Amino acid sequence: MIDIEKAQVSIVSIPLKKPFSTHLGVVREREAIMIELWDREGEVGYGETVAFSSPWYTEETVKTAYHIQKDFILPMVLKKKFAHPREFACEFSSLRGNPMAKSGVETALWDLYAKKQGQSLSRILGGTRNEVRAGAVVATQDVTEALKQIEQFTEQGFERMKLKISPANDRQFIQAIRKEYPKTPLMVDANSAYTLEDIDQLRALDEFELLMIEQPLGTTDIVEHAILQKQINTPICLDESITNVHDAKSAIQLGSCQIINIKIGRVGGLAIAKQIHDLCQEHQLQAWCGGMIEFGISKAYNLALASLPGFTLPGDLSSSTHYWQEDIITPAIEMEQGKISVPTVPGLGFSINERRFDEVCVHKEMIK
Ligand SMILES: O=C(O)CCC(=O)C1=CC=C[C@@H](O)[C@@H]1C(=O)O
Ligand SMILES: [Mg+2]
Repeated sequence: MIDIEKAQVSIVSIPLKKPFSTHLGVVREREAIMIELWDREGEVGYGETVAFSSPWYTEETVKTAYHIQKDFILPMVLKKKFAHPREFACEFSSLRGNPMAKSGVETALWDLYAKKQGQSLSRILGGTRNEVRAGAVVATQDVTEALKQIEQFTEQGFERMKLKISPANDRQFIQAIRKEYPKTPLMVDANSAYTLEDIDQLRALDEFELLMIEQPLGTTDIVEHAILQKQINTPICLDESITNVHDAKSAIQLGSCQIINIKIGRVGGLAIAKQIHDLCQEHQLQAWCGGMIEFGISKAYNLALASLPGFTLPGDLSSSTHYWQEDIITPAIEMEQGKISVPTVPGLGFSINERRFDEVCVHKEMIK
């Protein structure tokens, strides 16, 4: 039984080594909320809340998530005993939305549960891989900078490159990359930059035989993506549109996509992420684990999730130093020729590096 005695909510902030640019804006500094849950035996579970500082990706922010966690989720978690972390989702079904706020706390319960079971999180989830394949994100619209990054990522062994596109920067940009890297597996992420009026422009990208086009249309859309998928050959991958199991079922039912980018924070936690993985397997969709420009605790959950058999494509997985001079976890996550080992020790397999945490923590509060 998991019986939480106290919780700490902290905000950490670290500058990126390089700006992360999409048509939606540029991320230069990453803030995130860390969750630490202690049970009555003094065991700790770690969670990371991946909402950004402003609502550019989804409607959640660090501030909204902090409020929901402090004022609603954690007071309830401190009162309830959990036989299994899977109970969290139904316990909080009446708390509408706020998937990232929920996920930051729910994942910490999974770490705690796995530690108490003496099993790795990957094993508890049913993981079958002891290493996962990493894909890099080329987060710039500048061709020269993009080619520089792809050269570096290729040397590091990343298995696929994800380009950020928009109607103002797509065909010529991809052509320039394809010219220098004719064989490298490429995918593109549009972050909802297009509309159905752009069908011809999107169909023109079929020539590049991309692995997929991620989220070309509206952030909440399922129906128009189904219309688009019937008119282009490039497989559509949904990201922002899939915020829960119902969205995934609707997208599968309508044929809105062939691939789903599963992000634990975006869908409301590890239990729901696993359910969406199972749905993809059942209906022969491909799945991969998306990233959130996150710190090591969230990256560690991505490793456990990506070890499941239905994750058939390289995820936005990378080492601890991919975005940061120094991460906040120990040990650091390392990548070897595009592969990352999945921890086999009990729990998440990583802890907070207290020295580094104190350097980058801008606010913390104990909740009892
Ligand atoms: O974490 C990574 O390595 C990549 C993250 C990434 O590509 C994204 C994170 C958040 C919003 C977007 O810009 C983009 C995505 O849509 O997948
Ligand atoms: Mg995306």
